[in-house]
Amino acid sequence: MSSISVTPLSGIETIDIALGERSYPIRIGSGLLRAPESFAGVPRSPLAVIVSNTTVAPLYAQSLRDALRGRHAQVELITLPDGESHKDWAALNLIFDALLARGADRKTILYALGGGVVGDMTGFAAASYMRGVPFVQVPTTLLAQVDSSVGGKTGINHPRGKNMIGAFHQPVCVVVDLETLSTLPMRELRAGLAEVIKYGPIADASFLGWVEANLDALLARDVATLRHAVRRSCEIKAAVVGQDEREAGLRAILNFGHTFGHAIEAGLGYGEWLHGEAVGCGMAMAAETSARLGLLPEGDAERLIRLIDRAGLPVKGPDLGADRYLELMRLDKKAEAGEIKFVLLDAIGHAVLRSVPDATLRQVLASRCT
Ligand SMILES: NC(=O)c1ccc[n+]([C@@H]2O[C@H](COP(=O)([O-])OP(=O)(O)OC[C@H]3O[C@@H](n4cnc5c(N)ncnc54)[C@H](O)[C@@H]3O)[C@@H](O)[C@H]2O)c1
Ligand SMILES: O=C(O)C(=O)C[C@@H](O)[C@H](O)[C@H](O)COP(=O)(O)O
Ligand SMILES: [Zn+2]
Repeated sequence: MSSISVTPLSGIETIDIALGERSYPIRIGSGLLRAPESFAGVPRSPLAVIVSNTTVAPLYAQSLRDALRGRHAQVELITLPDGESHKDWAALNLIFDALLARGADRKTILYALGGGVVGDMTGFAAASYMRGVPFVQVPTTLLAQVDSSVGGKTGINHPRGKNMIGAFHQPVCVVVDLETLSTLPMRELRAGLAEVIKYGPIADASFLGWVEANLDALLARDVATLRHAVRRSCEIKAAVVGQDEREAGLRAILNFGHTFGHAIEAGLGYGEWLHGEAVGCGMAMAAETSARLGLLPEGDAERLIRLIDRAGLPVKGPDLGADRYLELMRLDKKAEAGEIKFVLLDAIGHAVLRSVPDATLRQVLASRCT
């Protein structure tokens, strides 16, 4: 069971994710990337390697490097190609090649500087390089700050399915610098809001109300409002992961909207729709499924779909054809013996895992695909 403490510490708020010997702090604040004290407790290995990409490295790698100088004698940088289409073996191999070329050993610490793609790939590289080295998450997108940097799911995509190859590997620390959100493109900010919206319907009805009331401030990047969204999202995710680190049961609720969403991402070829866009649409599909099965009042499904739409996220999916959707969804990691399990809602604030008749899925896809 996870215990969460939120400790204001000279402008830094800390959420502790309780996982026994794998416990770690999530530090949230402005300017943290430039502040050496943000990384307190991270082992002082001689070599540290920052893994970033061609977009984020020019913006933030030098500041992070400067902050880390007193902690590590040598700080190297690996710059990956940018984009979901590069969350693959080829880019992962670039990390391994660079680590070997720079003499990285078992004590070397990796720092993932970027969005969820860099975070998932760096985490997977850390899980597997020399059978495991420590890593730190320094998320720079809203999506990564509220979701992907926390919880230790790491991996890469396969052309047939999303995140199909990976490992659970927890970071030693997560450092969220809210200032990085000032350079994030608007489309990416909206994509991040999809995962923020997700937490209300699955776990906290009052947070859904808060997001509805504060959506305009979030879209306007009001820092205090973003800070609350990040903090509450991380609290909810930390509590869930603290109870079920490896998704034996409860953790699956974090997958709300993802069975449909991952099918959209894989079906279109990674990158055409952003992960957050696909999840937004997937949540609309899951909400409609919940209503069609009589689990959720129609008005509640409509309420959620309205919010997703207001956030500028798609609520209608691409027309891949129902057969293709079903084929892609059967590869979902929650499926058992080919039977797909969906995260649905039986109330706003409460999620359940259910199989759904194909006929209902076909109705939902017919109604929600353009
Ligand atoms: N491990 C998990 O628990 C988990 C959870 C959610 C999502 N994910 C994964 O995360 C990925 C999506 O992450 P994402 O939405 O962060 O996408 P992303 O990593 O592709 O980043 C989005 C874009 O923003 C750019 N960028 C990042 N930070 C920036 C900044 N501060 N200023 C300007 N540009 C910046 C990136 O270079 C990229 O072009 C998907 O692969 C998804 O599967 C994983
Ligand atoms: O942390 C989790 O657990 C999640 O499901 C969070 C999701 O937002 C995230 O997209 C995750 O990577 C999906 O996991 P997967 O196991 O379905 O690939
Ligand atoms: Zn997600």
